Amino acid sequence: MNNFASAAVDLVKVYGSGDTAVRALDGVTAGFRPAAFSVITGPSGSGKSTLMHCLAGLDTATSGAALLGGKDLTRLSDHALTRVRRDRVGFVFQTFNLLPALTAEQNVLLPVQLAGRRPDRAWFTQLVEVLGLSARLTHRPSELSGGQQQRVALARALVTRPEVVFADEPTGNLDSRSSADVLNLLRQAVRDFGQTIVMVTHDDRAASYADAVVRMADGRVVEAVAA
Ligand SMILES: Nc1ncnc2c1ncn2[C@@H]1O[C@H](COP(=O)(O)OP(=O)(O)OP(=O)(O)O)[C@@H](O)[C@H]1O
Repeated sequence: MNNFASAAVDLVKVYGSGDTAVRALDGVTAGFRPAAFSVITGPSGSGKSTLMHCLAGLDTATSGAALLGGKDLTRLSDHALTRVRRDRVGFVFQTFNLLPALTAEQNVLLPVQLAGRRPDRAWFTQLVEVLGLSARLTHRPSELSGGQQQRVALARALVTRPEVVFADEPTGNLDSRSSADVLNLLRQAVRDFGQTIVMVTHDDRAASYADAVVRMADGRVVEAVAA
């Protein structure tokens, strides 16, 4: 599993205890290749988001390993996990999660600022051009369409060149045209920048953009296909 950018090894996640315990992940083993666009798919409640959250250091597992660049996140302290989330991964969510008081530019640069780093202006300019945001940088989220807001969120996820971008239903709140737009941009980030992307979706159309698909049901992997 060491040559994967991100991987789960016999990962188990149990929520609650006793009679009400839910086994959200029931021994999941799956690997996600570097510089590839991978999708985790499956019906509602199958454990997709739980798997992604464990892989991204947003949630802790009950047992098993969640590897990022070959290192097991389940062995890290809370403090170390916070650093992993800040420095090594990027996130895109269904609800965009932009800060309403900040402009598009300030939102994109926020992770760089939080990490106390100096922005790489050439990379920033390239990103906003590729994502079609150059003319929108001074706008606040409320002045942008859903598709534009998600492109800002994507730029924010890519700006630190993270090892893995994790996207949770990034097209869930978008119309079909904006969805296709965002999916094409995710593909482009993989192709042109060598970005590794792991996306959760229950939408088969979204899954068709991927290089590899892991299908889940009842907390288990039922199919793993590489294109
Ligand atoms: N915080 C929690 N506490 C208790 N149970 C939870 C919690 N989070 C998720 N679950 C349960 O774990 C199982 C897997 O949930 P998960 O959200 O990972 O599924 P999913 O495939 O992402 O679903 P969806 O497509 O609806 O988002 C479900 O039965 C869910 O109810």
